[in-house]
Amino acid sequence: MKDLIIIKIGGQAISELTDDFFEQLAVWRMQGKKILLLHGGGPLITKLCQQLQVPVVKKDGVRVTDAQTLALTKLVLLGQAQPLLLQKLSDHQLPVVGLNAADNQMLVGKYLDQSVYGEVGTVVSVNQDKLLPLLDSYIGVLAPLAMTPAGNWLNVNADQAAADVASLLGAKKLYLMTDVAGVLNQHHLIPHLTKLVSQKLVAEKIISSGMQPKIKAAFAACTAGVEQVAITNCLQNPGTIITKE
Ligand SMILES: Nc1ncnc2c1ncn2[C@@H]1O[C@H](COP(=O)(O)OP(=O)(O)O)[C@@H](O)[C@H]1O
Ligand SMILES: CC(=O)N[C@@H](CCC(=O)OP(=O)(O)O)C(=O)O
Repeated sequence: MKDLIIIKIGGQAISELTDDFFEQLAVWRMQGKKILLLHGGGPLITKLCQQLQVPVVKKDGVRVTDAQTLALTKLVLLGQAQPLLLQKLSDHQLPVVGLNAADNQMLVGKYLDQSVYGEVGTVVSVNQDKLLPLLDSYIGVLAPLAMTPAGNWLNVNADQAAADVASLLGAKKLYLMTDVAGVLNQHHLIPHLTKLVSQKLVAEKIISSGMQPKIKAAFAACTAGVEQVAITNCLQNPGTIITKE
């Protein structure tokens, strides 16, 4: 879908959004683009778990999620992170609609590997018939949670969710907005990143922690045909562009 732009906003990045961000969204809306935001909330989930003395376990940047962690994750994503982002967009006079997996089977998921990650999944289908007409009038804001056909909630890494949704909807552009200017090597921005180079940087531990699922998601979207995939902290700066070759 050539007019669809998907933007993932990391939990940290939500509280650091500047006027440029909202101005760019307004410009795209005036140009008739459809905009869908996928929000994170990782730092808030970790904070609540720590306050309640629930262990925080991550594997390659993905939260290992037991039933208790899943309950807290839903609480934070749907009760804190999403309302915060919706309020900021509304404050900038942008029309918004908050969405999650429980609305009309919006995001159907499957388990990633239950024996390793617990209640964690990926998105396998999107209710396009319900979603796309909404995006004619509103900026959609989706939480990174999916539901299995049997009705079990799944925690989905927000980068993965954004890449899955962008791939399934055939989006033209995917921006993974985070708290750093892009992928860095010794503090220098890497303007273009290929899969081969990224694998080398992961092996050398130059790419680590939360950047790992981001890179994986970015290449998956690129391979699935999303034309432009960027990791950045600002919609006006290209950051790191993900390239196939
Ligand atoms: N090579 C790298 N370049 C940039 N950031 C990196 C790199 N390796 C690890 N990181 C870490 O990844 C973080 C971004 O991932 P994450 O904290 O999960 O953000 P988000 O919440 O936006 O998804 C950066 O703040 C940085 O600490
Ligand atoms: C399975 C998994 O890792 N889910 C993530 C979902 C939120 C997220 O990805 O938020 P950020 O983008 O702010 O990191 C988590 O529980 O932290």
